[in-house]
Amino acid sequence: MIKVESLTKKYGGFTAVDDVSFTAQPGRVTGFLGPNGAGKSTTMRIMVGLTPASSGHAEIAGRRYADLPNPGLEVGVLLDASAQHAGRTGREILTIAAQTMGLPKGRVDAMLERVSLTPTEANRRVRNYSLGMRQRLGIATALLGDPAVLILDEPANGLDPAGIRWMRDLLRGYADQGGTVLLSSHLLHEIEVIADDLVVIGQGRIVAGGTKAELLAAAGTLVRTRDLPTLSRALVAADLHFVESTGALRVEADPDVVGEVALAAGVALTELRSADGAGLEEMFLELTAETQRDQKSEGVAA
Ligand SMILES: Nc1ncnc2c1ncn2[C@@H]1O[C@H](COP(=O)(O)OP(=O)(O)OP(=O)(O)O)[C@@H](O)[C@H]1O
Repeated sequence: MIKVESLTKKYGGFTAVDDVSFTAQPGRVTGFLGPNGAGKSTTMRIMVGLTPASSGHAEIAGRRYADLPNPGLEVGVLLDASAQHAGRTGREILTIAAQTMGLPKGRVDAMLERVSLTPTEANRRVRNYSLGMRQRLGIATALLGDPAVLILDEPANGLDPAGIRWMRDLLRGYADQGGTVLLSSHLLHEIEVIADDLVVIGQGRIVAGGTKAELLAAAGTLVRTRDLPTLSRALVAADLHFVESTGALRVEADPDVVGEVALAAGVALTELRSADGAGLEEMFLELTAETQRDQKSEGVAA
């Protein structure tokens, strides 16, 4: 389990992480989601003792990272796959990590196999690795000590579609066996398919959190009609919030409530359904809108 409590990080007058609190539970994949520069990497770096917090703290399995006697056996970390020593081979990097953790040599071969790096690739210098191969090596390093907790910063970066599927299956299996997985991404779709729980961060602050199912439900209802003005007026009169998106409205209410408002207003609907994944994306963009570099215009009423 990972517990983050009131974590704040200031760089001079700039607050990169602002009073962030959340937990990542065993047996679940927790997606840490936010646009570029939201504070995901900084939060993760603080968790594993690479950056000191200005205030607040993070615990892994009940202890601060710095207090873990052999951290690699408790928590596997992948923060920057390109930060490995470029002049060493993948096998050398794993062997040194295994020695540091006091693990048998056989563990290195097992992990190379686990991440599908061939013996030829394992003997190649890391400077000649593709980004995807570096990610695989980074995941092998994280898994080496068979830790109960994984902290992975954008682990799907550089992986091809088959690689993404492979990683998703690996992390799912890991969580299903009781592991705690925290992984970050700025891409909702990447996280949406694998995460059980979501923590959404924007401008250093947590803007939403909960199970994926809860957040999907909160994404509301998608409704379409040929008479948008009348429906919009009826929704405003019913005090329901909505956003217009590509000729439809996404309403912050259940489909049955929206259907009743439309019926009372005498509006014929052409579509009425839970907003699901597309709604979650809209919600993610809205929640983090202030930190998006490319904001799109939205017709928010009420
Ligand atoms: N050492 C530092 N000094 C000053 N500002 C920093 C430092 N490290 C990070 N920041 C700032 O803190 C903010 C959060 O950065 P962070 O790398 O945590 O974002 P992120 O959510 O991981 O983004 P991305 O998805 O782009 O990786 C950014 O505005 C960044 O410029």
